[in-house]
Amino acid sequence: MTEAMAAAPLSRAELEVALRAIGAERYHNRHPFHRRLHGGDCSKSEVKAWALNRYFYQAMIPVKDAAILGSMPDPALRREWRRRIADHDGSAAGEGGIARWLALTDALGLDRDLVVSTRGILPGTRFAVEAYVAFCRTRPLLEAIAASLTELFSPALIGERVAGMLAHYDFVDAGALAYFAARPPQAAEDSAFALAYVLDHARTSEAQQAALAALRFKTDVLWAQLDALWLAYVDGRVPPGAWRPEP
Ligand SMILES: O=C(O)c1cc(C(=O)O)c2c(n1)C(=O)C(=O)c1cc(C(=O)O)[nH]c1-2
Repeated sequence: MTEAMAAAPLSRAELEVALRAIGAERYHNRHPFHRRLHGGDCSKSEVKAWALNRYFYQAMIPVKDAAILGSMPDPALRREWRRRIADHDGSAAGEGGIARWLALTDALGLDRDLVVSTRGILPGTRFAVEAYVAFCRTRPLLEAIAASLTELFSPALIGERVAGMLAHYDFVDAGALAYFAARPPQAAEDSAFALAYVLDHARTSEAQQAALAALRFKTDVLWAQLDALWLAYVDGRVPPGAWRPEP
């Protein structure tokens, strides 16, 4: 293959196939912690650790979306993107995705002040989530939007999670998992918009490679959080300062 051929941009359809292939290969539905969580093999403490740590991801998503909003010069684009912030923050206290996540941590018996303070989260969670926010704050808009495309793959995973958790754990019910009932239609809408944006704007080979790399980076952000959970709470290597289950 000549240099010129190697640098030829992918067609729209080829780029979409390449993006979806990253999900098939690297999305966190394949992580052993998720297999354990959904298969009913987690202890209650492991489920609590997962919910406590993931609160930080949930809480920082609107922060990263606000950073992305700040780099959008087009009002139509901002109108679309600001809905993401409203989905998580709600329009009043007690509403929105973050409040629904806290309903889950409440149901699991975690202290709300501890959860919201994020004092007990793992260093691996903090570093991964902060890396995602920093990426979206500093990289070009196309890459920040491409990084959100893991949401193409989340509705299927969430469906599997809700069914698995309701079947296997007597300490969660549909009310505790309300976050996940609301999320799939939002994710489908968000990711359809983001996918169209990336396919429309990644026209050169360089831009396409950057978009693909952004999505790979994001799968690493998700994977690293579950690796940290596994090491701490399945293998028992809880780092100093992190939340510890009662003996
Ligand atoms: O339950 C999941 O596995 C899962 C995955 C992802 C994802 O793929 O990044 C998100 C969410 N949930 C989620 O609830 C959410 O609000 C969200 C926002 C984003 C993003 O990158 O903007 N991803 C995700």
